[in-house]
Amino acid sequence: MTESESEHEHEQERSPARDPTRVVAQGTFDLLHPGHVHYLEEAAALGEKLHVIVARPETVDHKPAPIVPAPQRRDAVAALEVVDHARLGHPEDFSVPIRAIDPDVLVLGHDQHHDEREVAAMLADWGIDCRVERASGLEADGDRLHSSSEIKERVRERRSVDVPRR
Ligand SMILES: Cc1cc2nc3c(=O)[nH]c(=O)nc-3n(C[C@H](O)[C@H](O)[C@H](O)COP(=O)(O)O)c2cc1C
Ligand SMILES: Nc1ncnc2c1ncn2[C@@H]1O[C@H](COP(=O)(O)OP(=O)(O)OP(=O)(O)O)[C@@H](O)[C@H]1O
Repeated sequence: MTESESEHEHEQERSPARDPTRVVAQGTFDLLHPGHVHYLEEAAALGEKLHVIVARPETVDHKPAPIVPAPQRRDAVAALEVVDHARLGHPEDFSVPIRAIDPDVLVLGHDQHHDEREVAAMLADWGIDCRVERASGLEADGDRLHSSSEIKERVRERRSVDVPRR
């Protein structure tokens, strides 16, 4: 590469017209909590635009179905300052939203059951040039929670204690 070509490439890298680095995060987000915010902030720090895929109930088969309807979960995620764009996932074909976003980085949550290598291979099969990262977890301290399932469980416990008092 000549010196002038290299200078030109440098100019292109800094040009505001170039594509911003796109990061994609995903999850169910049924009852938002600080663990979700931590995950999304970590994901956002890995690029310039954060896109979030919010799971459809049809694809949530590893735990009880979400309580909150999918469009409401999407709208709550979209309202977070750190999120540039939130969309509902596809009910069957995970490649559809990923192709629409064409991410540079995909960030898996600390406890997501997806395997990094399998996801990387799937993205490569779809022709998406994207690296896969794993986020850290945020531990809750006093009166622990930071988990949608645990919030729901605590509500159930409180109700089962409260009902006989009525
Ligand atoms: C690469 C990738 C693409 C995904 N695309 C979709 C999708 O299109 N539709 C969907 O409902 N879920 C999609 N998901 C899955 C969910 O967003 C979520 O990861 C999964 O249901 C696990 O939920 P949880 O992390 O909230 O437990 C995708 C996950 C990955 C890793
Ligand atoms: N405490 C936490 N710290 C960091 N990331 C979290 C935390 N809780 C959830 N996340 C991440 O947020 C994304 C969406 O998570 P999800 O909707 O499954 O919430 P959850 O609270 O883990 O739900 P559940 O308790 O039902 O498993 C996932 O990538 C998940 O890893």
